[in-house]
Amino acid sequence: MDALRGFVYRIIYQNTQNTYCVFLVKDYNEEYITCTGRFEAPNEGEDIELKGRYVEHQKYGFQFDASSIEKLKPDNMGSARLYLMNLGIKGLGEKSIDKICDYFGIRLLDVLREERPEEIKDVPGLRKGVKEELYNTLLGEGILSDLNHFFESHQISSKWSRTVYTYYGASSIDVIRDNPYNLLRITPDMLFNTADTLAVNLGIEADDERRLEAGVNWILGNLDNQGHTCLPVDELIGRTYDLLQVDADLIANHIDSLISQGIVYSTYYDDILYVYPPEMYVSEVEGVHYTRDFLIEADPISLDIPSFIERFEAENHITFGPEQKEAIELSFFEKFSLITGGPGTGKTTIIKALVKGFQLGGLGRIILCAPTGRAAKRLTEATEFEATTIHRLLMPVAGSDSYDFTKNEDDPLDIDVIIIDEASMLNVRLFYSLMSAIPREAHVIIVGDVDQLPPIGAGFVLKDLLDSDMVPYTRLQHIYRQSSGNSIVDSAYAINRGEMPSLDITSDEFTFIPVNSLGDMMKAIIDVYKREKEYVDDELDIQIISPMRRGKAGSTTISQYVQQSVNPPDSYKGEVRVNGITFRVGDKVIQILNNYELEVFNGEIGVIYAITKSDICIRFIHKEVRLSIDEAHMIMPAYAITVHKSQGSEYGVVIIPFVPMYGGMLQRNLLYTAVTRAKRKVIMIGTKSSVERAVKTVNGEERYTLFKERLQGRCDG
Ligand SMILES: Nc1ncnc2c1ncn2[C@@H]1O[C@H](COP(=O)(O)OP(=O)(O)OP(=O)(O)O)[C@@H](O)[C@H]1O
Repeated sequence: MDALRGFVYRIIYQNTQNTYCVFLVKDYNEEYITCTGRFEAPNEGEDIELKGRYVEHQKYGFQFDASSIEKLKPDNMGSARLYLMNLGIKGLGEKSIDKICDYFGIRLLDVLREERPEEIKDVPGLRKGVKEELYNTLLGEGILSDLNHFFESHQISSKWSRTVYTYYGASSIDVIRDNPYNLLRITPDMLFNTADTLAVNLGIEADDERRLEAGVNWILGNLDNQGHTCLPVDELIGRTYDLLQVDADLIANHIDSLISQGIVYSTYYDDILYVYPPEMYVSEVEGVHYTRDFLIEADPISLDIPSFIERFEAENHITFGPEQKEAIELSFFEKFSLITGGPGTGKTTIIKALVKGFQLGGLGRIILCAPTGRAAKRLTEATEFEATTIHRLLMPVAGSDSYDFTKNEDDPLDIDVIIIDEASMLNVRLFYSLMSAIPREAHVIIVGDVDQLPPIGAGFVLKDLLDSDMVPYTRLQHIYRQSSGNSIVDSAYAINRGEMPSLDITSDEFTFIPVNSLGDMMKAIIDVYKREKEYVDDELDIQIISPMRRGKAGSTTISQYVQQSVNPPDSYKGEVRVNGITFRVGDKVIQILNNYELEVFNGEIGVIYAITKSDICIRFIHKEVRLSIDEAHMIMPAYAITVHKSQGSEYGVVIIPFVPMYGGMLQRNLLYTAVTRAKRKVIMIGTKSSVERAVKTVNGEERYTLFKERLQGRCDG
């Protein structure tokens, strides 16, 4: 390992999220060296020592790749002044620094070097607030530097230091030494193995209680990503065993003890014990409680329903079918009801009628909502009634857990009726949050297509509500949308029945382009995208939807190809490269994390209209935002997105690559979801055998949840 000492001449790039930074160091030979590292960027002007190695970067040439950084304490009065200035304390300007230097003289170097921040308190003439902040900062700098050493001495990146210090303050090292697995709680992107390696280094035994608890919590903590709210205890023991490799009986005993201490929750059903992380248990149990509270007839509304239906039919030149009428009537009669059906069965038309009907019936405080911005926009257009996203409706508490909302039982929504569309996307936690914010007097109408992909996150609320047979529902089966031979709707229903759509007949609505190689696929995608772009007013109306994100045929790679071809670099277009991804003016991008401050949420798609030195300016459907370059990790190029990300959104034209590389992702409900995203045209590019495989593959993935059983009263809680 090499070492490099010098002072930080300039910060070239810093990313606050994953603490990657690039900076220029002037070493003691007066040479400038570009340095990179995965830690918090130092301040310009600071003396530092880096450990790492010199590397030759393909594009940028000679660089120092640092694995650790240590801020050197000042060794002369000039650097001491700079050091104090760089602390960035408000009110600590030249004059205050003069006072500090006058008071300590040369002794200041010892105070800073030997980390004796308490002496700062003796400096006369400094404002109390400044003194306190300086004291705390110097104390923090000392602890941070100790933490850096601590981590590095155990071969762990010091990039975690700041988070640990923010969390545990002065006792950081003691807390981590006492239980290194605490790191997993506060640094969500740390892997179990990292904390485990530290634990081994610190002499913690394999069967130590702290390790057992961390292992069980780790398995339970990952359930949400896998769609489960709970695990049967044997499955939990098995998975924990695979992770920890210790005696299974020991794990079983430990799980018992965690349950009895109330650290994890459990429920018996059918002689099997299911174990839950607490937040999942609460969401499932309370989600069911709220639902039960609504399972009663509603007070009659002052509306002559049959004559209202007749009037609506006449005004809209349609005749509702019997099941559609039943859905409308149920929505008025019941407090909680459900409507499910495939594309074109009239769900949106019914919503439009319900809005009118409730308004005429005197229940005017109506909310239409959907899980995604695009779905809300489509609903607004189709019903001529403003719809919103569930997130905007519930108002997330900034900076907290993604299911922590301002609206809840204590501060409920001020509404008479709520209609929730695209409800296949509701996971247990979102459903619970939503139900807790709905006042008991309101009508709740849930609308969705249960054959779509299950939601991201735990549970499958729409399916469980239906399968429980406890909730009044209507299943719409008749298709009203005009269909001709090879249409989107016909293909979608064929896929859903497990039959092949007709791939040989090309129509305006549905085309299949066979390809034999990945190269052919990319070429065809680009040709089709360019061609279709000519026919739409808004490029957001064309979407490439791929079964997966990673890999040579994944949405990330496809996006890069399409970007190169349809939006190549040009001297007049601003662009910026962040973490290896190029963003260029004109690019289509998708938000991949919730940004509470700017109120742009996961899954929203927009177009970059300007890039400045510090910002990326994006036009989303509902608003324009300036995202700082530091926040660029919150967006991704979106020429292609995954089917999962496309849930709940519709597009005029959908291009679906479908090749053998997608392997296990070639599933029926995934293809059905992709095809049903299209309003006017589907263009599939791939191989027939891939379509065949998907049509035949019913996703057997079981989601562990007892939502349905609880609703049926078949298990406690
Ligand atoms: N009873 C009916 N008679 C005639 N046309 C109807 C009837 N119900 C709906 N439609 C028409 O069928 C088409 C599809 O209806 P709608 O958009 O409401 O269905 P949907 O279930 O919301 O479908 P998707 O989810 O695909 O949008 C629309 O053009 C609508 O006007």
